[in-house]
Amino acid sequence: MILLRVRNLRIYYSTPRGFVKAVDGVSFEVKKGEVFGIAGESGCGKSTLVHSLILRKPPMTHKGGKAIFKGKDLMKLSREEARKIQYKELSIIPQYAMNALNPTKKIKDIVWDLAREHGMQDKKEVEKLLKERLSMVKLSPKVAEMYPVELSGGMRQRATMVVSTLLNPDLLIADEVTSALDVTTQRVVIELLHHFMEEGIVKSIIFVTHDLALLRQIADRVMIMYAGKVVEIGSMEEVLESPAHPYTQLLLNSLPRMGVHYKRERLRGIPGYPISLLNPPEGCRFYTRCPYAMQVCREVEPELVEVSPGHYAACHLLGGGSRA
Ligand SMILES: Nc1ncnc2c1ncn2[C@@H]1O[C@H](COP(=O)(O)OP(=O)(O)OP(=O)(O)O)[C@@H](O)[C@H]1O
Repeated sequence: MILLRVRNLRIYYSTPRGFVKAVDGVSFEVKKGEVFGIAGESGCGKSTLVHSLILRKPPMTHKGGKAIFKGKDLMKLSREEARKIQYKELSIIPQYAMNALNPTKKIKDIVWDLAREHGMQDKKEVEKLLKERLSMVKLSPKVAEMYPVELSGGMRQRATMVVSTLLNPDLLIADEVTSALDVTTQRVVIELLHHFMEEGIVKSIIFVTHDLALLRQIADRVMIMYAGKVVEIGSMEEVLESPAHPYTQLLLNSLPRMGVHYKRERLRGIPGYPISLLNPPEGCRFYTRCPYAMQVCREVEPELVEVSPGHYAACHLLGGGSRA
């Protein structure tokens, strides 16, 4: 069953120099019960994409497309309607989660405000729920009485996860939640997210990261973005084992491998720089960095083609159609 269906979504930023085409014709689905990964280099539009689902505010502008979530188009919700479903049906753990909590309030008051805004009235019941959830993320019940600044970075991260999932949202979006953490704490966060799924607290997760190695530990399917576009989408295993798009191949080659001594062998990054999203080129957005670029890549935008069941990539090398 599909929980979220995004079709041809275009989200731009309005700037004095023109529109930054941060998300430009993106389509994908998130199924109930899955962890859907979104990966790509910094600046490819991952955060814009997920934030546009719920927290659009200027200069972010919806230029086209839809995002159907539980029968409603998220692009058409009023501010009031969006507030109602946030936390309850769709919740985001933001990129800088450690600093996302109101510093002037105790954790229990942050949680009480949120619960009350969504119609819960029994303070005792909310406090009990908070204690259960704190214990689930291995925080002491005393944390309820503390201010965010009294907690360490890792503790604050877990407290934010409690707040984001308190109302059992169907879809949880985790935006680069592990990037500021050490490897051990990253593992704890991944385990907690798994736990939230197992306990039925959340039904599906969108996990956004630039770290493919980390994504492998959690995602069922993955979507690779480049310069505001989807270049590849498929099961995590298939994309990692048989990447079809040159960008995905280079991205995987730039990951450190087990047993390789990197003082002797240089880790290969992707040569060149991403293009400007103010005036992106006509054809494939990756052609300026692609080792296989052909004339057609400059002129014609490639369409996603199915390379194996459920595995799609947008590259002229794979044949198929084109978006002229
Ligand atoms: N407020 C803004 N005004 C104009 N351009 C913006 C704004 N916010 C983001 N952008 C641009 O939109 C593009 C996509 O940014 P976004 O933050 O979504 O990428 P990302 O893949 O999430 O990267 P990161 O992981 O570094 O946040 C980038 O070119 C960025 O410079």
